[in-house]
Amino acid sequence: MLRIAVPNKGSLSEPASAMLHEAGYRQRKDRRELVLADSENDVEFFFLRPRDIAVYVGSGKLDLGITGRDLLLDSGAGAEEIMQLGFAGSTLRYATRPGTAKDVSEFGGMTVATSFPGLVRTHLSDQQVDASVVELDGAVETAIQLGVAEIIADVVETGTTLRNAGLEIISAPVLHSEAVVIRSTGASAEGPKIGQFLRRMQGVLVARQYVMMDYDIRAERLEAAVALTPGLESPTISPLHDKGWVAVRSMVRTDEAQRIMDDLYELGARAILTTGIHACRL
Ligand SMILES: Nc1ncnc2c1ncn2[C@@H]1O[C@H](COP(=O)(O)OP(=O)(O)OP(=O)(O)O)[C@@H](O)[C@H]1O
Ligand SMILES: O=P(O)(O)OC[C@H]1O[C@H](OP(=O)(O)OP(=O)(O)O)[C@H](O)[C@@H]1O
Ligand SMILES: [Mg+2]
Repeated sequence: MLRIAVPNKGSLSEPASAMLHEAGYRQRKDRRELVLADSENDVEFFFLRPRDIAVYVGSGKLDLGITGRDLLLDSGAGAEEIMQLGFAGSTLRYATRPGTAKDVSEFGGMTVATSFPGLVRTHLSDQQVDASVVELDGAVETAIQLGVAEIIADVVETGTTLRNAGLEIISAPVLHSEAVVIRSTGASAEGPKIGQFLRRMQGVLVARQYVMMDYDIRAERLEAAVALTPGLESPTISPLHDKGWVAVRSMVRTDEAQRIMDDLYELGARAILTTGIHACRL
């Protein structure tokens, strides 16, 4: 049975479970459930603290885990990222009160508060900056107001929390993070069960990112139309009863669908339809 760690709290928890559910796996209905067996799919889910997931997977006790890239790298555990999941996108950034420092190179002798001490220590030492690091569990922004640190390194998504705390971002991001699937670096070659799990998750990503597009086009305009909708491999072309026309079916990115429909219409395509994809295997 495949053993998979899933975040039990925080920003990663709900979207991770939603994605697993979309991929056809059972998910817990009660947040107090710690372990859930999905015998039909031969998988067992362990609901764990996001920060601990890399440790469990790195130790080889669990086959796979879903966590944040930042948590994985901060842990220093022997686990590696094998798939990006496209949610919980954020950056780890330094911030401070205006006037304190303009760049990491000016942090010498200062204290940096963060929930990611591993990543921040490595980053500061890579930049050859001699600053102290104080580890906090959360609400790191307040550390400056309370005088615990001059600088913070924290997760930034929209930047609202920093703005509300009167802090400004300095320097380039320490890291770009998102939710990822991880496995132990010491694990043996990927077995068929892991392969099947990853294909299911990939199927959800594709279903979220693409729609199916159908349209009719005059045969002489087909090549120009196909250039707009090349599909993932190659579009399906079907003859219509009217010999001058063909029907085209192709996958297009959801965020480009409206622009492509406009361009196809301009080209003379008609009966242009898009339909959602619920699941797929590429
Ligand atoms: N506002 C946010 N937007 C996007 N991703 C976020 C945000 N806050 C945290 N994350 C990501 O979520 C993961 C952290 O999960 P964790 O559950 O430890 O923190 P959290 O979501 O802040 O939860 P909490 O602070 O309530 O415990 C990291 O990968 C981090 O990059
Ligand atoms: O850039 P923003 O969109 O404002 O999001 C970033 C904030 O979200 C997270 O905080 P969370 O609410 O999880 O609280 P925490 O600091 O206690 O983790 C993170 O730690 C930042 O503070
Ligand atoms: Mg948080």
